[in-house]
Amino acid sequence: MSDNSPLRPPLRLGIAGLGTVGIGVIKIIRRQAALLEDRAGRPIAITAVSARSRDKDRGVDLSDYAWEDDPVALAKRDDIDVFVELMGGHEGPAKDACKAAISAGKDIVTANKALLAHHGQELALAAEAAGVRLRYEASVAGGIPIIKALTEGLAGNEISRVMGVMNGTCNYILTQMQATGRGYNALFEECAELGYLEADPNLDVGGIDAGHKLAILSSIAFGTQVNFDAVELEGIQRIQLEDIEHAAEMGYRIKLLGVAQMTGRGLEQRMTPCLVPDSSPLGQLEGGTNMVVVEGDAIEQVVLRGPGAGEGPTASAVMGDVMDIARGLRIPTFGQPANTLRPVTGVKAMKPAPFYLRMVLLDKPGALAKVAAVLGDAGISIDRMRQISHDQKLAPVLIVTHKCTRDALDTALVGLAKTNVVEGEPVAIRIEKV
Ligand SMILES: NC(=O)C1=CN([C@@H]2O[C@H](COP(=O)(O)OP(=O)(O)OC[C@H]3O[C@@H](n4cnc5c(N)ncnc54)[C@H](OP(=O)(O)O)[C@@H]3O)[C@@H](O)[C@H]2O)C=CC1
Ligand SMILES: N[C@@H](CCO)C(=O)O
Repeated sequence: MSDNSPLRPPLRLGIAGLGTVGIGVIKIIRRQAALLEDRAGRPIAITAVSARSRDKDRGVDLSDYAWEDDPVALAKRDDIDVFVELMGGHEGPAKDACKAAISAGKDIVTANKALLAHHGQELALAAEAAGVRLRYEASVAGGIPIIKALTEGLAGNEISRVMGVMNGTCNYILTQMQATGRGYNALFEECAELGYLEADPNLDVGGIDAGHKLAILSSIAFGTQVNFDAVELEGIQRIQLEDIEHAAEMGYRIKLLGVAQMTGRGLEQRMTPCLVPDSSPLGQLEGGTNMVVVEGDAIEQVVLRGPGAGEGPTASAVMGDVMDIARGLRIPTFGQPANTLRPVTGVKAMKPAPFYLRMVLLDKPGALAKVAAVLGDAGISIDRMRQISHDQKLAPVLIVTHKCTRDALDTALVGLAKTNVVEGEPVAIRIEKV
């Protein structure tokens, strides 16, 4: 026990959600009790916990903590100071319990990016009006302290761009497909074992989880209200091993890449698969690792890299917030008072880029010419084109375009669908200069 423990009362936590992250937090608080107390100047204590099933064996002894079946009741308990929300979901218990915690004057720590992306503005306004803190470091990029970096260390910068790889599941699947040649389903199972997956894994592979994270970062970076609906989203479900191999042959890796930047037209936010040079720092990211790049007028560029998901890294981020509250740190939820955040219009990315296209053509005279004509009509010039050798009546074709806008590409894709020579929907991936 540290010398200064009698000086300040313990910070008492109520933890709702005893899954991957919740149990990770409990393990840190137990394993590092003395260190946490020394650093915070007061003990960190768990008073009560909640989950759906009281009987589940969670591998840790919970008998010292009071149990609540209802997370809302937990949030309102007189014997907690901080409500730690680790259940997930943007409606229902997570939202109800956070609102109850705010009404009861409790600070909140959450890892719930879906909640923040959908209700961040409403919750921040309510928390700030009630004088309580709403902290969410673990919600973006797992163990990387990106919220702290943006709200504190980089607070003196006008931010021009935030970009990065922010979903461990997608990066794990994409890099392991390339490294091992294994299929999507087996890798998906591994992500579950590693504790990376959301309760609804479509949020991961559909790009939605990473889109939530990008929307949160945009709010802090640009002083705007979280606008998740304006994020241009595309998941990794249509990417095949052959795309990864073709990209590698051309010197690229495929990443689910997020980019947010303020333009004269409004806020551009996109979370889509992109080809990035394999030698670039983003191209080199392996497994569940995340990377966030922030560009500002004074700092120029900062790159943060680290584990983006899983028990230890996520619990580490939750504890960072708990420690700040224990020390008395008070910062507006999104880095400036919520009532000063501007509503923002979302705009589509207009900056031209080259695109990788893979499509399957009916192998008949004139098929390639029709494709070239459709692209030409949309104002798209072809940089490279290759037909893969094939046995049957279908010919896989790869095209790399010169720079064009996404709008022009979308026009071309509509045109290709009408040619009667393209089988199925082409895969189109932006080639990003990073
Ligand atoms: N796993 C990760 O790597 C990361 C997760 N996050 C976020 O952290 C949060 C938790 O994720 P994770 O730990 O992986 O999720 P899990 O699915 O592992 O755990 C969720 C926990 O919440 C409990 N729970 C769910 N619904 C209710 C309810 N209605 N009432 C009471 N308890 C409930 C579950 O209870 P029971 O066990 O009884 O079913 C379980 O203990 C999510 O918001 C997620 O997005 C953020 C960053 C990384
Ligand atoms: N499901 C998320 C967890 C971390 O937010 C991921 O794979 O990145």
